[in-house]
Amino acid sequence: MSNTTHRPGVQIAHDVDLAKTSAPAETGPPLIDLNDVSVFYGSFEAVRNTTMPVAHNKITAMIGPSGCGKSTILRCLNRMNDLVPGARVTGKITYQGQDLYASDVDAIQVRRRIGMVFQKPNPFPKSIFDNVAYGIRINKIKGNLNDMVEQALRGAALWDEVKDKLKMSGLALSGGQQQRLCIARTIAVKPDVILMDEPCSALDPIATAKIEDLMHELAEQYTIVIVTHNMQQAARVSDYTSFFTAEVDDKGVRHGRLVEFDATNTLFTSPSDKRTEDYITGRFG
Ligand SMILES: Nc1ncnc2c1ncn2[C@@H]1O[C@H](COP(=O)(O)OP(=O)(O)OP(=O)(O)O)[C@@H](O)[C@H]1O
Repeated sequence: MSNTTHRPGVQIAHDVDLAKTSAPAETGPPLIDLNDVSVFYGSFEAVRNTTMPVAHNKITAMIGPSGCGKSTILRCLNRMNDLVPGARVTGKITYQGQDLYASDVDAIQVRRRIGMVFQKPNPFPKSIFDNVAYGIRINKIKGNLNDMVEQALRGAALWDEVKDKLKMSGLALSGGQQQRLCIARTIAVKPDVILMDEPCSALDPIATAKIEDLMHELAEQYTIVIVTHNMQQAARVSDYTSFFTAEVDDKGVRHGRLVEFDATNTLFTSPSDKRTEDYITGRFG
């Protein structure tokens, strides 16, 4: 069987026995583990044979040129692709050792444990307070609502800026504040994992720096997976990085493919694969 293996320090390798691979010793078992994952939209295989771990309380970045399937893989991690008609996932994704796609797993519960922050800040047209309280209310999480909202806003480094205007619309905030509001809304329901799909691409450099600082703080409590177009950002914030590319098959169809997964420092300073090196040195992509 042709497969690819992407444990730290291991470049893409075809025809490798997956059973011989293991998670990095320093991080223990991965919180999320992707094993030979392919994703289809209808008959189109968008991403092929992705095998990589997501380490607990670390930041894992996914980088690569446009269309190589980073967002597609990210959306598999909390079953967001279930909402896309025709989308299909093969291979295995485990979360805390359990098959995320087993028939008895409730996708809504998965999305509560594995939250998502999108590229464009998308607060609800509600007050700042109600944006953060939303998930607490619909999930009927017990506790003092005011305290939980404050805690989430503090966790998202937004409390000091909004504590006197909690009734103001979330849409009246700046773009960077809106993104931190969305992060507060995500952490209000106390997930284990935060998925971030290019969370800074709509933000200016100052707002971006605030989100990057915040990510470091959040990583003390949460496992984070971030898709970013910005290689410097991946190098600054992440502990592990996976590099994807798009390969054209003999019928001329482009498929996303994981090329290399490693500790971020290693991937950026001594990549194992020429394609990674070409990308990070700006020779292509
Ligand atoms: N809902 C969808 N239906 C059909 N094809 C899709 C869908 N979403 C993505 N694709 C296709 O899957 C492939 C991977 O797309 P994806 O958005 O995951 O790539 P990406 O690496 O995140 O790209 P970008 O960096 O531009 O956001 C592309 O060919 C894209 O056109």
